[in-house]
Amino acid sequence: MSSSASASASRAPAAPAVRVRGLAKHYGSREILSGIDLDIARGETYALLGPNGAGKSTCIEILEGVRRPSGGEVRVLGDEPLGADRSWRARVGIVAQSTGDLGPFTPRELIAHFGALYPRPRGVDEVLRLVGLTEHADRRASKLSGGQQRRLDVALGIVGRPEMLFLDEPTTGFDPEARAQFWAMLEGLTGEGTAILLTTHYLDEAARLADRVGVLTGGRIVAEAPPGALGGEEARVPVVRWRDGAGELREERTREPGRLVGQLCAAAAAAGAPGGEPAELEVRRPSLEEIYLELIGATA
Ligand SMILES: Nc1ncnc2c1ncn2[C@@H]1O[C@H](COP(=O)(O)OP(=O)(O)OP(=O)(O)O)[C@@H](O)[C@H]1O
Repeated sequence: MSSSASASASRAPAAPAVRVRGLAKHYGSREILSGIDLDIARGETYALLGPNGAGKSTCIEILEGVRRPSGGEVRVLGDEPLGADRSWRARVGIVAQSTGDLGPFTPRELIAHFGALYPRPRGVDEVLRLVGLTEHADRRASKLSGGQQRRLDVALGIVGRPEMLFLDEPTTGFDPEARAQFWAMLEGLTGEGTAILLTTHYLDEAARLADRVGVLTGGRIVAEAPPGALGGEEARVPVVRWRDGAGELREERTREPGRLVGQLCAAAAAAGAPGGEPAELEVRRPSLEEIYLELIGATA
């Protein structure tokens, strides 16, 4: 066995999809990424969240090998992306934030053309079906709606059966039905072992798709956890809200909302409140969006 063959054989089973240590990036004197660590396992879906301009696309582009880091160590599928060879590129799928003009070609032609660049492409009809473009397969790409063009971008990202798929704001412009179809399609891909790194501003999308989410702000990943655990236990303490007898809106965070509601109802009943409960009574757990906004706000 040649030394390079033995290196790739020893690397193949063990290499995680992504391993990043101390990733830094500055544009001129502006530091965008200040030393990021990131691990994504095979078959895992990781959603990178963060406000506009936080550096999510910069980070993804470095992992795709199309942008040079200023410092740190980056490995994707065991290799350094910058300058990686063709065989590495064939294992990676990219759906960038914006795609150029796809010219006068149809989705069917484009999927067939791009598929031919890969050793094990999916069938054209399968890809059209997966992204919901079967009905529009033979229309010029330039005549498709914005959401349909985005589906075509996704089609070109998955046609090569990537082991690692990068999706930069993939569902921008999708209608709700298309988003639901897209989510189901991605769940199918992860079932096949594809690792996915996705950026999104839709918190419901992150909650639905991601095994873990990371919040990038101020050049760092300030929180990282499964969507249901982001921000830690403290962030999920329920809030009880009600209007008191004097008409004032009150709220209290408590780990025992049932007990507080019981006390409030007993007091309201004793005071003769209609229905025996305080007006506008509600118990809520903070949503992922609220927790995210709190994390962003705290960092800012
Ligand atoms: N080629 C470049 N040269 C200089 N500055 C850049 C370049 N590309 C991006 N930036 C700046 O780096 C910062 C991070 O940009 P980036 O696109 O990575 O953010 P983002 O988190 O993906 O934002 P969004 O959510 O708006 O897509 C921004 O302030 C942006 O203006």
